[in-house]
Amino acid sequence: MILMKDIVRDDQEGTVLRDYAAKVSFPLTEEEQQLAKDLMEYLEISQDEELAEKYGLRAGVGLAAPQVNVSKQMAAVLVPSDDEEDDTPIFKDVIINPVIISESVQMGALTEGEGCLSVDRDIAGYVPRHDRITLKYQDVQGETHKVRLKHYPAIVCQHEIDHLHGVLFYDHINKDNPFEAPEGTVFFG
Ligand SMILES: CC(C)(C)[C@H](NC(=O)Nc1cc(F)cc(F)c1)C(=O)N(CC(=O)NO)CC1CCCC1
Ligand SMILES: [Zn+2]
Repeated sequence: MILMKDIVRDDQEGTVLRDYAAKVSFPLTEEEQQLAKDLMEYLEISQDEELAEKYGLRAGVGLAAPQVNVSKQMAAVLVPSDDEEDDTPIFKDVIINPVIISESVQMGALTEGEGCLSVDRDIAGYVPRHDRITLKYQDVQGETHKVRLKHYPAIVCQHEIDHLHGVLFYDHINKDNPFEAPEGTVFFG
């Protein structure tokens, strides 16, 4: 089970957090299958208030393999439902070798800015991302998926794919004016 102590932080030396992760080949090894399970299990447990409290976990919507110091192109995403009538997650999958194959010109950003499980400090500023993307990825069975995402799920997937390229959210914040955003940016959250 992944705990906070297993999540590498950006101020630690000698981690793979800033590396470009390696593509994953199929079929997955036992170890890679276990990693995929562990990444998703972290998100599930962390989104359960009682369990998150019990294990001291920050509630997460995405967790990439490099964050547990494994430089492989794999990330779990669990965007919970925002509809109390239906608790089906908006997006839930382990995305392997993800590629954004198209993206909107229009940008989107969270009004509150972003944080990261691997960053222990608050860093203010807008993180402009594409508001809509078409994402191609393989699941743990090696099946290829092509999904169109917009707004929050699109933000989460771009944040996680960044991790696979050694990029952190604050790399995108405008140094001169952190609350600068491109013309037409959609703000939400
Ligand atoms: C950094 C942290 C604040 C822990 C953030 N959590 C989060 O957004 N919580 C959350 C949101 C919900 F909508 C429902 C819910 F159950 C919990 C997060 O997991 N990430 C993922 C991360 O760090 N991945 O590496 C940061 C988000 C910033 C924008 C996208 C992901
Ligand atoms: Zn992160």
